[in-house]
Amino acid sequence: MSDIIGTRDQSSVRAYTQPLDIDLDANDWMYHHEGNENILFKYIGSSGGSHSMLQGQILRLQKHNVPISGASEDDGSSTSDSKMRERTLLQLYHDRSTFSHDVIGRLLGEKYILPQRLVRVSAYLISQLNAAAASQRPANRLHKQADVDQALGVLIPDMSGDGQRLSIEIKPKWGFLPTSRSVDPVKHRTCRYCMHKYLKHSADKASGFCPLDLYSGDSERVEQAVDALVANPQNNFRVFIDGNLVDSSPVQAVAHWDVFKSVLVGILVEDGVLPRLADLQRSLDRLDIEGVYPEYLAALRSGALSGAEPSIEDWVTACSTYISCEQDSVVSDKQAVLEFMLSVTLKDISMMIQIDSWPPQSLEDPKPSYSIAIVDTDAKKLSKMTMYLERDQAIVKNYLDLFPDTAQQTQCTE
Ligand SMILES: O=P(O)(O)O[C@@H]1[C@@H](OP(=O)(O)O)[C@H](OP(=O)(O)O)[C@H](O)[C@H](OP(=O)(O)O)[C@H]1OP(=O)(O)O
Ligand SMILES: Nc1ncnc2c1ncn2[C@@H]1O[C@H](COP(=O)(O)OP(=O)(O)OP(=O)(O)O)[C@@H](O)[C@H]1O
Repeated sequence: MSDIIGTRDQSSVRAYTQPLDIDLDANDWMYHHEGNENILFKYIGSSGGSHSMLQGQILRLQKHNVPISGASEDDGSSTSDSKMRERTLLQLYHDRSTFSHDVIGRLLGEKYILPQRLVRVSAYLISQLNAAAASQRPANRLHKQADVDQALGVLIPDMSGDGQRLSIEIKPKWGFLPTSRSVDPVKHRTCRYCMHKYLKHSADKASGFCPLDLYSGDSERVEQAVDALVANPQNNFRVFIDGNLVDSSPVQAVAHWDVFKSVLVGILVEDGVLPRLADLQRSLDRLDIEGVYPEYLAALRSGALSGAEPSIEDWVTACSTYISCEQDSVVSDKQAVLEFMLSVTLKDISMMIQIDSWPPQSLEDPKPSYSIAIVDTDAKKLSKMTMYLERDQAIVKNYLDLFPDTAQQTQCTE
């Protein structure tokens, strides 16, 4: 079905079985950022007893309790129980890493996936990190905090940069219009983001960003998308200078913004990751939630899906089957659902573009070297399928209520 096949790097996966066992000091970590599921701390090494291997690393901690299936409920006092808990946790993290590298990396290109390393974290460390971060966290995220019981955290390279580095984060969202004839016709005209923004925000706050401009490969449209992101970044656009999030307009904060913008547009047009992402999103989601939901129910009825979350073997098999099948070939209900779920992950990733040195030596011919990483490559929960259908219906209904006439609706173009 696709020629998008990355290479496998087993070394990063193997690293997962050997968690680092070093004394982490909360004073060495600074609150960096967070999403809905994870909170991240940046290594600053200010306690005096710094570890060189932690330089340039981010500690990613989960904000919700790690589900431990099969483990007995224990207070951690029994050695055999805590060993079992550790084994279960290691398996869970190993599966996550395998999903990032062997599924998402294989689809998108391994070079975009960051190496990950497990590290032991104590409840005391996490409670100290939670306390130190409290005053810096956004109000809308405070209902969750790092789970003190997780025992293991993940170290990933810090893509927000340091020194003269500049880093741009873009959450590009959905890069295609559905083609399936069985979906609501408005979806053929207006892209998911351009409808969803009216459900998330009032019309006056809705962003002018259309992801299809960003994915278009056309310099003018990509520049238009960057301008719209700068004007209304929401959670789709962030700039980090020297590793710190810029909270003012990048037009003022970034030296020679206009030159920088053309460099950024050049990278977005020339690097293959955006077209790859859009192709994958589209071909993994051929039926749309409207078409795949009945297949989900059929797979549950037939027992092909049990109602439990897919195993890592299910994901790896679904990915291999997708890669080996011809475009438009008929697949099983289970395969269709798993492909859809892979597209959900790919519709929610962020790209971090790190520019090695800015401003450049020559503004006339700026060609800074850069690297791109794709972050937030976790599997999404199959248990959210019904929510996805309901959200889709809510998005379309709200949009059609606001813009009932075709002439009023945004015409998005791929
Ligand atoms: O459905 P969407 O498009 O709103 O995506 C959700 C994101 O919303 P946004 O990008 O603001 O629209 C949402 O982002 P925010 O929390 O709003 O920053 C999450 O990324 C969510 O994923 P998860 O539940 O944390 O695994 C995302 O949910 P999934 O659809 O990826 O499960
Ligand atoms: N390797 C990295 N280097 C620097 N910053 C990062 C890195 N990975 C993530 N971040 C920052 O942390 C934020 C949250 O990270 P992440 O996307 O992993 O959280 P999440 O809770 O899984 O997100 P979501 O809400 O999409 O589920 C990102 O949007 C980005 O700003």
